[in-house]
Amino acid sequence: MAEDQARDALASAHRASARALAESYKSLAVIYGAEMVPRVQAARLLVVGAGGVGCELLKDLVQTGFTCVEVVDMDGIDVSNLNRQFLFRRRHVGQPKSIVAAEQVQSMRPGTCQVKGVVSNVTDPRFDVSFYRSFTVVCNALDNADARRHVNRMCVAAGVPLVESGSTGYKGQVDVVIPGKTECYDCKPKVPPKTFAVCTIRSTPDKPEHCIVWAKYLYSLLFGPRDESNVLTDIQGIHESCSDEGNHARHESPQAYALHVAASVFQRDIETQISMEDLWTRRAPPTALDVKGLAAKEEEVSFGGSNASAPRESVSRRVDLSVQDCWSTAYSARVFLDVIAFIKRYRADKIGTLSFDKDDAVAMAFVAAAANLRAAAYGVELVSPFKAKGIAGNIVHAVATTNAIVAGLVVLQVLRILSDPIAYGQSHRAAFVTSHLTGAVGRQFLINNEVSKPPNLTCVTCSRGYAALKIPLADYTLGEFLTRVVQNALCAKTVALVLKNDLLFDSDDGADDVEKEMYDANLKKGLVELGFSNGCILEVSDLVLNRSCLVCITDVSQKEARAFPDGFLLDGGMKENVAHVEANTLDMGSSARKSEDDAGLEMWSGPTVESRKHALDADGQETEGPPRTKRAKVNLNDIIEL
Ligand SMILES: Nc1ncnc2c1ncn2[C@@H]1O[C@H](COP(=O)(O)OP(=O)(O)OP(=O)(O)O)[C@@H](O)[C@H]1O
Ligand SMILES: [Zn+2]
Repeated sequence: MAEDQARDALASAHRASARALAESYKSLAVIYGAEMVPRVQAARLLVVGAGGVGCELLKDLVQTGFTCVEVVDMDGIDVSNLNRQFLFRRRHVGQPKSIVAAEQVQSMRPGTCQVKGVVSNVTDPRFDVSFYRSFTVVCNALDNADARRHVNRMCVAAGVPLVESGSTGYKGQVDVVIPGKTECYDCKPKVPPKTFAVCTIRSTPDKPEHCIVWAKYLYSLLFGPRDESNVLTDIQGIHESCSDEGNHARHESPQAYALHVAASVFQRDIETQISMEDLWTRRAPPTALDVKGLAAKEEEVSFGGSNASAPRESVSRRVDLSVQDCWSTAYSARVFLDVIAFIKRYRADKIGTLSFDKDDAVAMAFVAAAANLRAAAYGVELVSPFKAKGIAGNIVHAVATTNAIVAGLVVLQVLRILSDPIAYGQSHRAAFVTSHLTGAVGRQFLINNEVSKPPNLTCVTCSRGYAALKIPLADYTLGEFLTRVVQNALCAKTVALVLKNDLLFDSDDGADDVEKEMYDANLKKGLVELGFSNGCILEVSDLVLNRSCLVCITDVSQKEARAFPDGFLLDGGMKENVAHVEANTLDMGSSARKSEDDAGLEMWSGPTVESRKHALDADGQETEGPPRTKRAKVNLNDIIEL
């Protein structure tokens, strides 16, 4: 009985969802034209990343009427994801993001769409060129440059359009890579990370950031590996505090050691700085601090948190790093002394190897306290530990609304690609979500766009030839491979073959006897023995004709290979080399938050002057030139310009 009811409920949900889908196709036809409906229905989409942007995107795609979506994510759901990744609930914590996200969006349209979740790192070789070629469009919703660069290269190799996206706080960006037609991810320059002058950090801080950078240096100096380039190595007496040899501090109690450090950095060093009169002609000199006296006003503290591996000290009050109020100078002094004593007592075996980790409550307590004391000495604004963590970890807190806007823009880009991929390759626009209105007064917008450039000829990704090769690896020696695939099929005669950074063969005359012997030996070895595997990429360079190619290899069975006239199937070829530039380590920002550990720190760019010329009003109409009248059917070019 209950089973029947459940079945009825499911059938009715299917009917309702099919009706809703039909409705959404009706809207799609009205908005984008009837010809778009079959394209949306037939499209196969790959979404990489099921985090902040990914969750929004999957929901949007299914609600737009896409029926076939695959999502790859390597991570599990963390409780900290729940505030912005709305497909996840508390009961899902610990489960794989891709599987839960796929189930959740599939249940929004039961029986009408196929959403498949795959738990894996996208760089896994099983996602080879043929895998990418099986999709109409790939959408990145990632949070790191390495994965973005990898997917970008695979899409360029496979010739599949890629929609790239990212968000950082209130800023967002959505871009499109149409291989061979537009710039790819590697074509664009990297935004250099923020840097500070050494003398500002060492002697004249005037912002909380300067004090926090200083505190991180102090942490490394006291507890990290010896590093002569640390800007604080010249603090008088600090070497006795942190060095192992001839160090009387070793015999001190942890508390005495902490007082020793505090006196070095907040008293003697500041007195030395004050004595450099030239520094203070145009700014107020700092004031030395009596850290011991300040700390005496507060009761002892202890340290908890996920990474505080050592036992907690008994009596004391636990340090709370999530507070949004600033610690007083006295409390900072207390924390500073107690955290040093804590590390000295409970992490003694790690001293000399530690590196700052924003997620380590002990390290973060040290930096927050030290930075506040430094700020107090120099008359700089104090910051809360919460804010200090954001600055120290270079964290930009995620904004769910930005993710939602970015995901919506990704869908619009996908629709534009489906509408006319060739024309789109010539006129595509990147979309930027800005944190504040930009443009001239009266023409200010939060979402701007910029026409994309053609591929950069010196880009290490765009300037290469690509080929997909299906071959039974076990059947070939390198010699047979060289003759049949490289020389006959790719027409490359004088070649160098590089696999995973290993030069396997080089027919250049310049090789010495030992190298020649190794190359001859390699020619007799089987491909598998030499490290070829399914999904590997071989770099082939023709040294005489100055051409090169990345061969993306799929290992096939002998049975499958018999169907190919040559015993293997090669698709693609060599391309003339242009001087390569190093791959740019550009990052677009996380869909959630960015940490300093990631390769890039900033969004790759904001809209330029050119894009502002194309800024649009809220109705999606360009504001440069004469105003356009509204049309009944909306042009997709205008939609993406919204
Ligand atoms: N190489 C990769 N392969 C597969 N998935 C990846 C890869 N790199 C990143 N991801 C996924 O991309 C998603 C990015 O989402 P988001 O930026 O919201 O980060 P998050 O990890 O969910 O949040 P937070 O960083 O705050 O914990 C994550 O779910 C992450 O697991
Ligand atoms: Zn490129």
